[in-house]
Amino acid sequence: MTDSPRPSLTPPPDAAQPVRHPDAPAPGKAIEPHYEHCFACGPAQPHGLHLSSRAGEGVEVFAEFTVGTAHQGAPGLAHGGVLVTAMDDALGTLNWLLHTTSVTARLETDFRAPVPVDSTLYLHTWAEAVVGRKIYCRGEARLGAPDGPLALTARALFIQVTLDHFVNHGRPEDIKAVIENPDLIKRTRAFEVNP
Ligand SMILES: CCCCC/C=C\C/C=C\C/C=C\C/C=C\CCCC(=O)SCCNC(=O)CCNC(=O)[C@H](O)C(C)(C)COP(=O)(O)OP(=O)(O)OC[C@H]1O[C@@H](n2cnc3c(N)ncnc32)[C@H](O)[C@@H]1OP(=O)(O)O
Repeated sequence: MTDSPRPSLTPPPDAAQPVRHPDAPAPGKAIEPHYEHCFACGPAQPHGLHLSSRAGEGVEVFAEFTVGTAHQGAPGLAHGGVLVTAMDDALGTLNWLLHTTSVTARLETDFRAPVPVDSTLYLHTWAEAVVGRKIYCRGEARLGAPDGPLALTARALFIQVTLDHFVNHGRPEDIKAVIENPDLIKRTRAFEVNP
């Protein structure tokens, strides 16, 4: 199978600055999980990360989670994929600052230090530029404190989609359960855009 080369994760020089939506959560305010069964932020996942997030002052999110025994790869250390999951979700939560719905198209992560079980990872993500449906964003994660040693850095490209993306591709029974939950559908519809 062949694959075409992917465009760069660096925004073009004439890219627009991301704009904090007027109805974005106030700086410091907690951002609710986007879906109760989300492996990263959902409260209904017993072995999930239970990532908690809050809005920053810019188009940025601060998030944290504590590495549990269910999150190991090597003995006593977090699995790299689990760390990427946390980063992916903290980047996805930027949707709440931009008031849009986008999905990860590409995510590049550098692992800079091992992350032990029981340690808390502090993530910071921010949008760097927006070009049409493309949202260029970045993130970093630090160990033990918001200014602790750097554990991860990431660059990502998210692409705006409509809610049809989820309706058309998600498992029907899960979509039905969301549609029948008035709170969740109200929250989700607030972000509907027409890219
Ligand atoms: C009513 C019920 C609703 C229920 C919903 C319930 C809850 C939902 C609520 C909120 C959810 C929101 C966010 C979730 C938050 C956190 C979760 C973390 C985020 C994730 O975990 S999310 C899962 C992983 N994610 C995917 O599952 C995506 C799979 N994928 C696709 O679905 C398509 O691939 C898509 C849509 C990405 C693009 O497809 P497409 O057909 O729309 O667009 P196209 O391919 O034309 O690309 C347009 C331009 O982007 C460039 N481009 C594309 N891909 C690129 C790449 N990889 N690298 C560099 N550039 C790329 C092209 O080069 C072109 O660029 P140009 O315009 O310049 O030519």
